[in-house]
Amino acid sequence: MLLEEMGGLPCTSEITESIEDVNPATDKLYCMKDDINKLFEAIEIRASQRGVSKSERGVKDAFSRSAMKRPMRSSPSRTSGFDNSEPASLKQAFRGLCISQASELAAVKKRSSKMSRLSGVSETGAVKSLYRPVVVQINGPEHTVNEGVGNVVEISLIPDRSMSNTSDKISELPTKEKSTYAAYSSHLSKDAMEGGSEISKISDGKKAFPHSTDIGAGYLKEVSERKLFLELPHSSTATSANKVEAQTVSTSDEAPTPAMPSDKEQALDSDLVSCSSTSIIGNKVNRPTSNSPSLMRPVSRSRTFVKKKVISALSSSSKQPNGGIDNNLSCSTSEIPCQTPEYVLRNDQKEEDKKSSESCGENSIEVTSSVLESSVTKLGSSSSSCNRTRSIVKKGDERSLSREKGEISQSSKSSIGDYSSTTSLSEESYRSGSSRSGYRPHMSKDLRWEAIRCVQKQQGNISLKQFKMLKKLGGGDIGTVYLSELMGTNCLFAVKVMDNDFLTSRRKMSRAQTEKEILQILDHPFLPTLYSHITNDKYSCLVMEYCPGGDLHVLRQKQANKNFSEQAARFYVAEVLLALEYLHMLGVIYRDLKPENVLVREDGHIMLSDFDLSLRCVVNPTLVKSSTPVIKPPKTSSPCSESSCIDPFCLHPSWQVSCFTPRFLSAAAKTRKLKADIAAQVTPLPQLVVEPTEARSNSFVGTHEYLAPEIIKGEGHGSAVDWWTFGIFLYELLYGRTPFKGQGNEDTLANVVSQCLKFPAYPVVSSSARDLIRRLLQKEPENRLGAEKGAAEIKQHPFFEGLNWALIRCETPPELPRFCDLGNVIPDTNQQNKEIAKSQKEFKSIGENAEFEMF
Ligand SMILES: Nc1ncnc2c1ncn2[C@@H]1O[C@H](COP(=O)(O)OP(=O)(O)OP(=O)(O)O)[C@@H](O)[C@H]1O
Repeated sequence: MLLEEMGGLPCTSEITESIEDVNPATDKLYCMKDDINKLFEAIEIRASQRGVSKSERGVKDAFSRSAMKRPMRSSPSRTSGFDNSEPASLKQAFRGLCISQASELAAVKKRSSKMSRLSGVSETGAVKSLYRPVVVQINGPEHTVNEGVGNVVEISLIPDRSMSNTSDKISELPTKEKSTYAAYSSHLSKDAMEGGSEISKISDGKKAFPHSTDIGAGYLKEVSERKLFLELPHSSTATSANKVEAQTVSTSDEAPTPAMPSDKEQALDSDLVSCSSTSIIGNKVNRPTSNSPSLMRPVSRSRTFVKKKVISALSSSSKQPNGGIDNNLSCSTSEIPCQTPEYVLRNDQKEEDKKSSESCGENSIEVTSSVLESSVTKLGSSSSSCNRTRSIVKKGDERSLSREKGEISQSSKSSIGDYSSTTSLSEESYRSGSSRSGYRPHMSKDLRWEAIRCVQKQQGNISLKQFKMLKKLGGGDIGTVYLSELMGTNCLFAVKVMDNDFLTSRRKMSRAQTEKEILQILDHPFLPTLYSHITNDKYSCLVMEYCPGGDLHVLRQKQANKNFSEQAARFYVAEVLLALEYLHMLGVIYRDLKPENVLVREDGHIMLSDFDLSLRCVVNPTLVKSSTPVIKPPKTSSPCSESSCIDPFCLHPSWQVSCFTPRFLSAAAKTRKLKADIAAQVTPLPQLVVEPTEARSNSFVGTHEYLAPEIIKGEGHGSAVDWWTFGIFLYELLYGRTPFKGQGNEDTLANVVSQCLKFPAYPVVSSSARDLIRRLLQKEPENRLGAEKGAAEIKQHPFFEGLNWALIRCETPPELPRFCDLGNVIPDTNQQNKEIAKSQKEFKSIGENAEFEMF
């Protein structure tokens, strides 16, 4: 049967000048840059210069620090503007805020250069559509500041689509007392594991889920409803610094009002109180036998995934509205997704838009031959992309034999899902994260969207019947994933099928719900795109982006000595770091990082998958100045320290570049020294802190070898657990094994808590890599790199020196997937043939009445 197999601080986004993060030579970003400039020009700033005493300054500093954690709403009276003596700093801060968006847009533009002229949406427009900033002063006139004191600015960004007025479903979650490691051990001995999703708790003690229908347009949009605090760096010219609150007001239309969860869904969710169990013996889980249909019976897999889950949380479900289609992304008259022109388009945009806004039914699409011709031409690249993927599948078929013969990596790592307590979740925090059809900027030109829309228009709706199952990719704890082709389009998808009865009986419905809700809000190149979701009484199906390159666990096994080179490891962990940073910005703590969950795309870049163990929580984006500038005292030994220095190029006394002392440094060393000198002298830029600082959970979730000590000890954990797992992940990629693995799971857990970190002598790993691992694998979360300022802290580590974060997705990956990873697409035995045939039959039966929801 089908389901048998299923089984502190704030983070920062570094605010940097676009010069640093964006290559000026890359004209693709100029649009973006100009647009951001315009954005800041739109911020009206009004002078309000006031003095503050020294003692007040101290208070102010402390206040500013606290502002790192949560926004302050200090003034009832807000004005529409304020004066800022340092507009550049504010601009820099916003630039940093936008940098991921800029990166995505740059890559989108690159990827779709041939298509871009067909699109009516420019990057500039995309940015403009996100925000219209309004800066509001929140300080009362009694607040006075002295010269030189950092300005603190609170900024609220409201997305272009106003927040949904949906009445989110809210439920109470009982708080479970902290468990101890000893308690966990005894718990383990019972072999009782329960599945379920963790529900976050909003500050008033309730938990909420996003139900609005507007999918976020990237993290900017996601964080846009939250307050930002800016502490503007002081400058010598600044004479005042007022605490102000700036509010960015949206301009665009409102998001559609989402439907409330159906009674059935509510009933399902109400069943999620008690727990199911999955026993763990060593590294293996004895999965309970499901009563679900045989669709998900075990088939050969490339590796073993064993997960144990414990749940003590309620979940509320959300119902997505039936697929309203984003007109902007509706089937373009000038674009046909695939070469096979089974769906004919009419070159009438207005009519199509009109139809898009209506029901999805009865669309008969026509296109003139000339349009079709040009469309096919323009879609050459995309078609080839589709076809390439298909050829990949065929290659995989051919090579599957070798895989079946033993080139199969076995991962002994199993994820644990023991949900025992909650964290904070703002009701508002997910309103902007809900879906709107295809409104995902970085994938807006993706042909799979077009394919789905075209089929929907042609057929009236999309059902699973329109997907042809090609192979079973694997089964997880809550569902089975199939590689499927949307028939007639050459477009491949990964369809995750979950049996509702199974989920309910195993108390895993809320985990599925969590995964769906997180997938819905994602819009990032290193995270999966969710194209559609089936709402059916019997099945829940997620139609996701397909990743043909296998996962990093399999890829690592194929490396010489089963470990990656340092350069390759750096690439993969850097992309994972960006994905984690983005997730944190959305208020998602991932909690299950491991090579098995890092998939490799066709282009060799990564995709982080599997979100059913993730924690959703509150995140309060905060812009803070990182620290006061450090002014080095002039070196007495340096000739430049002398006021008598007459060298016109000597920047005495601030710059520690000697004008007389000969330095025999390499060019690179000189550059490094210059950078270091400048960094020491220049006022630090503010940093965007966007990490769920208030999040605390006592849930026991993760994978044994990757569990952070605070999770094992039951001390409560927050976003720092992702930096611990990040350290383990880097270690494993470099050394080919995890650092604390013991004989069994309990040994492993004990090692994690008490054993010192050791590095093997072989392979030889650079000191910077070891230093980074050491800083990440601090047992105390507060000492851990990233715990205070999140991903930005980690990005600045020397291990990543020279990495262009903004353009990493344009870099050449260490290697392209070897498509034998696809494995058993074509079975090489009669038995497998039968299994595939049966799976296809079952897959078909699932789709009989299943209707898709568009996102
Ligand atoms: N988008 C995708 N493209 C390619 N393969 C995928 C995709 N999503 C999942 N898979 C593969 O399908 C298999 C099952 O994935 P799934 O996420 O359901 O299970 P899992 O990783 O064990 O997690 P969980 O048990 O928590 O659901 C895994 O082997 C995974 O690599």
